[in-house]
Amino acid sequence: MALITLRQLLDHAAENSYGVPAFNINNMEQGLAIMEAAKTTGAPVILQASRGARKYAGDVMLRHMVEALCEMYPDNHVVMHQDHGNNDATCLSAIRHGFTSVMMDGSLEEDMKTPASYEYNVEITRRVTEAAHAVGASVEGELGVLGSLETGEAAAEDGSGAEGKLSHDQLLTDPDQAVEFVLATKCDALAIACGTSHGAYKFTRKPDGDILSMKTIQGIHEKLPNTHLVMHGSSSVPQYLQDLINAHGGHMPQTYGVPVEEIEHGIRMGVRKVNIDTDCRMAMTGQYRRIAQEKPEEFDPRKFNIPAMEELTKLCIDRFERFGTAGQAAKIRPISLDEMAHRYASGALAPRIAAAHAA
Ligand SMILES: O=C(CO)COP(=O)(O)O
Ligand SMILES: O=C[C@H](O)COP(=O)(O)O
Ligand SMILES: [Zn+2]
Ligand SMILES: [Zn+2]
Repeated sequence: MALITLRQLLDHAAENSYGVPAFNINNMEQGLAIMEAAKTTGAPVILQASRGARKYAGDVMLRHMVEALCEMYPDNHVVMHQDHGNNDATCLSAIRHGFTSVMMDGSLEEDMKTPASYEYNVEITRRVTEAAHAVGASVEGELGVLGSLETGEAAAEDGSGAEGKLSHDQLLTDPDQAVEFVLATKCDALAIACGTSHGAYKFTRKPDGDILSMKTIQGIHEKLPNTHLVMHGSSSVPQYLQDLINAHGGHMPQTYGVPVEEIEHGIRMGVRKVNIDTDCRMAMTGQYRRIAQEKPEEFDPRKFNIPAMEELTKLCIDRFERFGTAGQAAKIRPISLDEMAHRYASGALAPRIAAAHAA
C-alpha cells in the first residue's frame, strides 16, 4: 500500500523542481491506464475524483479501486485527492473513505456556481484545513475564479463553474491576497486563476499573454515562493486528439487548450500540481469512436477499452516526462498520515512566507 499525501509529494516536487499531473478518474480503465504510464516512467501519481466521479463509481468502489491499484503497482506512490470539494461534508467524507488529500474549493459557494466572498472562502478553507490536518490529510485551497479572459465566462458544460460574467479582478488571483489567504487558512497548496477554464473550449486561438496570464503565476510565486501552486483547467486539448475524434464521426469545433510548454514554464515558477481531465477523456473517446467506426461488427467492450487505455497511457507518459515527474517515485519514502498529523501539530509544516512579507 503506497498511498501518500499531497503535501508530502508536492514538498518533494518543490525540492526537486518538478510538477505532477493530477489525472481525474471515474473507472477502472482510467486507473489502470494512468498507473501503466506511471510504471513505465517511474512516476509518483495524483489520482483525483470529482464529486461527479464519487457519484458515478461510489465511494466504496473508488476506495477499493485505488487500493487495488496500489497493490498492483507497489513502486508508484499514489495520492488520492478530492477534486473541487464544495463543503466540509464532501471533504471530510472523502478523508473517511481513504482520500489522503482534499480540495476545498471556496472560490465558489456550496452550489459551485456563485462566486464566493473572500471572507467565506477563508473561513471554510481554514475550517476544513484544521480538520484535515488533525488526521494528517492535505488541503488544496483556491483563490480566484476559473474562467475565460476572452469571454468572462466559466465553462458551461462542466459540473462546477461560475455562472454569469466575471471581471478580470475575479479571473486573476491577486498576489497580495494570496499571501493573506495562505497565512489565514494554512492550506498546503493553492489553486490560482490565470485565465484557464475547465473543459475543451478554453481559448478560441493559441493563447498568448492576453488570455493566458502566466505573469499572474509569476507574481504569486514571487510573493509565495514556498507555496505549492496548482493549475486547474490544464488540458492541452491536443490537435491530434481533436482530429482523431473528428475523423471518426465526432464533431468538436476547433479549439485550443493550454500549451504543454506553458505548463513547463509554470512549473519553473512554482506550479507543482497540474489538473488534467479533458485530455484523458478525449484520448479514450477518440479510440472508442475509431473502433466503433472502423469495426462496426465489434461488440466486445474490451476491444474498445484496450486501445482507449493505450491512448490514455501514451498521453500520461508524455505529461510525466515533460513535467519532470518521471523517475521520481523511487526517491520517495512514504510518510504515514499519523506522522503527517504529528508534524502539523508541531508547527513544522506551517506556511513559510518570504521574509519581505512576514511582517
Ligand atoms: O481542472 C481540472 C480538474 O479539476 C481539469 O481541467 P481540464 O478540463 O482542462 O482537463
Ligand atoms: O473539475 C472538473 C473535472 O474535469 C471533473 O469533471 P466532472 O465533475 O464532470 O467529473
Ligand atoms: Zn479493499
Ligand atoms: Zn479544476
